[in-house]
Amino acid sequence: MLIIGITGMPGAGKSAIYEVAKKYDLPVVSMGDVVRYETKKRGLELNPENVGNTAIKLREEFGNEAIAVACLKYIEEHLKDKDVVIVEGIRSLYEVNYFRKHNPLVLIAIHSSPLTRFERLKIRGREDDSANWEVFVERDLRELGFSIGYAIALADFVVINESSFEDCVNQLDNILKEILNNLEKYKKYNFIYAIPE
Ligand SMILES: Nc1ncnc2c1ncn2[C@@H]1O[C@H](COP(=O)(O)OP(=O)(O)OP(=O)(O)O)[C@@H](O)[C@H]1O
Repeated sequence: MLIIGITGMPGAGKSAIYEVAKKYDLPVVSMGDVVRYETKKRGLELNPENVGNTAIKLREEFGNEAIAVACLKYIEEHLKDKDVVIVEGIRSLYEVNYFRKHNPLVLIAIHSSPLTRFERLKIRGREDDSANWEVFVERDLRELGFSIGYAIALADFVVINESSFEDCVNQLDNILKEILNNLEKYKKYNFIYAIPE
């Protein structure tokens, strides 16, 4: 099985992958959903602080790869027979490494500037979004603390999402076409950048 991983900072536009996945009939597993599910399971209200803290706690309890472990378990239980699975919301190089220890993974980063992301999240207004700049910066720094910057810097493909949503979907469509047309090549993507302790 090949995993296509999607990474990017909050509000970068990772959800655009759902549009393209539909077209190619590919399953998408969301890492953010895993954290939000765990936050609710712990009896906490869904807000930026609780979701962020749950992500930190999961990593403290089960290690840096905690959320990747939960995702891969889900994939093994529900999507075992699939040839290609998309994992949306990869947030650290530890997670990339964990996936690659078990499956080949090709990584796509979606990038947008901080001001663009801040404006988008204000409009999105999900329970864990905030219209407050300080809260936004805190969340960005928390993500960067998980080593998401390494994952973005080491991505195999990058989408710049500063124009329309359709443009982002089109860029992703071209990347998926390239991957699906050259599956054997991308099934060799199992190399690991081990982070020294
Ligand atoms: N190019 C775009 N033009 C306009 N709106 C966009 C564009 N890209 C994304 N959006 C909107 O911005 C918001 C944030 O995008 P999205 O939900 O995909 O972010 P994300 O990368 O999944 O963030 P998070 O990691 O916080 O879940 C959404 O409401 C989305 O519809």
